[in-house]
Amino acid sequence: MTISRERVLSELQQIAVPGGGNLVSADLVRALSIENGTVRFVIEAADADAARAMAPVEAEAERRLRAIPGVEKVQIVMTAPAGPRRAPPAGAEVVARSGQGEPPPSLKIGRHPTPQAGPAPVSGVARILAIGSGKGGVGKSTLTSNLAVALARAGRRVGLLDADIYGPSQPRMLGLTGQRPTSEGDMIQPLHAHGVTVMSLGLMMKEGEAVVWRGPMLMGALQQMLGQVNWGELDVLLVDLPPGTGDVQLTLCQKAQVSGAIIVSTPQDVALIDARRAIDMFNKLKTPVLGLVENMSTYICPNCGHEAHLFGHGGVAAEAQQLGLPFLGEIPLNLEVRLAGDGGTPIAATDGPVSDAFTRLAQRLIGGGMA
Ligand SMILES: Nc1ncnc2c1ncn2[C@@H]1O[C@H](COP(=O)(O)OP(=O)(O)OP(=O)(O)O)[C@@H](O)[C@H]1O
Repeated sequence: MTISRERVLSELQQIAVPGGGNLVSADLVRALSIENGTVRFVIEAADADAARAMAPVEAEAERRLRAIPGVEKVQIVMTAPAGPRRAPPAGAEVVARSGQGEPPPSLKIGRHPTPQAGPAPVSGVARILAIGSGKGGVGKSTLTSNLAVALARAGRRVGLLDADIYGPSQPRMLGLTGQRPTSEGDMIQPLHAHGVTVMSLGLMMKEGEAVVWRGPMLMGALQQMLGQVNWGELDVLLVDLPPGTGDVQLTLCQKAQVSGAIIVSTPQDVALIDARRAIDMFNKLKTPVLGLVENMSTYICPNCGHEAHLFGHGGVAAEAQQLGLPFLGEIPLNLEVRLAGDGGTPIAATDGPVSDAFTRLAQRLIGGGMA
């Protein structure tokens, strides 16, 4: 079902904001995107206090948007740009509101970034692989969790850092919703699921809840996730990046020794155009692009076995060839992939043809010395 932008805006126009007017007339809505039943946008508040005062507005927006037919998910991110005179104490800027009324763990997530000369290794971690996409919704998080599980099943010691801070979905996909990491001294103890060591900013907040942050705090949080988490000894750490080419990608590649990036795309032209942008960015950041993966490649009808190419097929392989990059593999479009992800057990943890596709991808990376 198509959700119109006008309908979304008309709902947001009904919501009064402190200081007068509504969300739209007060020009507080940024980066509105509507994709596959997911409505996302940023509320740009004047500062952290104003953002906190907006909590009821955010709740009302979520309630109204969820009531629109076809809307499955609403993601609202509240930003409070840095003001020169309003800098709060370090660690206070990211407001991670925990669920069920418990206080959030006192991990001081969201401190200012610490000055650092260049990319540093992460203690105990042999390789870092960034999983990126040019566009949201192409299945980057799905691929990351399944690849992590497939690598773990192949005997590798695997970590997964969910850096998709605008929509951290790994806790749900890995069945960790509601669990909290703990702290030991200065260090954060990550969680474990399906043989994978996991840390996500999403573990610090209630699912679907917005965080208040600003650029530097976000970078500080990412640095902490890399340097202050007890990852243990890992053969490979997969980093699930937000879609696009922003601060998180920049920070990761500048602060950590990233071995390489894997780009996920669907075969559609529009996704491929965005994938090219992501590749350009990694090239500029001097992070080697290890290859491309095609997700939602073929659709095999579960009833009759007929194979259909809903989004085209082979576009990513052709693109890889044109760019002189390895084509690492293709993952079929399969309802079980989504159901498994929503249920907290990635399909790669089970046995079957789709799981085999992830196993092949894992073997390819292991064989190439990439994981
Ligand atoms: N191969 C697949 N077959 C069926 N459904 C899929 C497949 N890959 C992903 N999906 C579903 O598509 C939706 C988007 O996937 P996912 O959240 O992994 O994308 P993403 O690129 O990480 O998006 P975002 O960056 O916006 O978080 C999810 O509902 C997921 O379950």
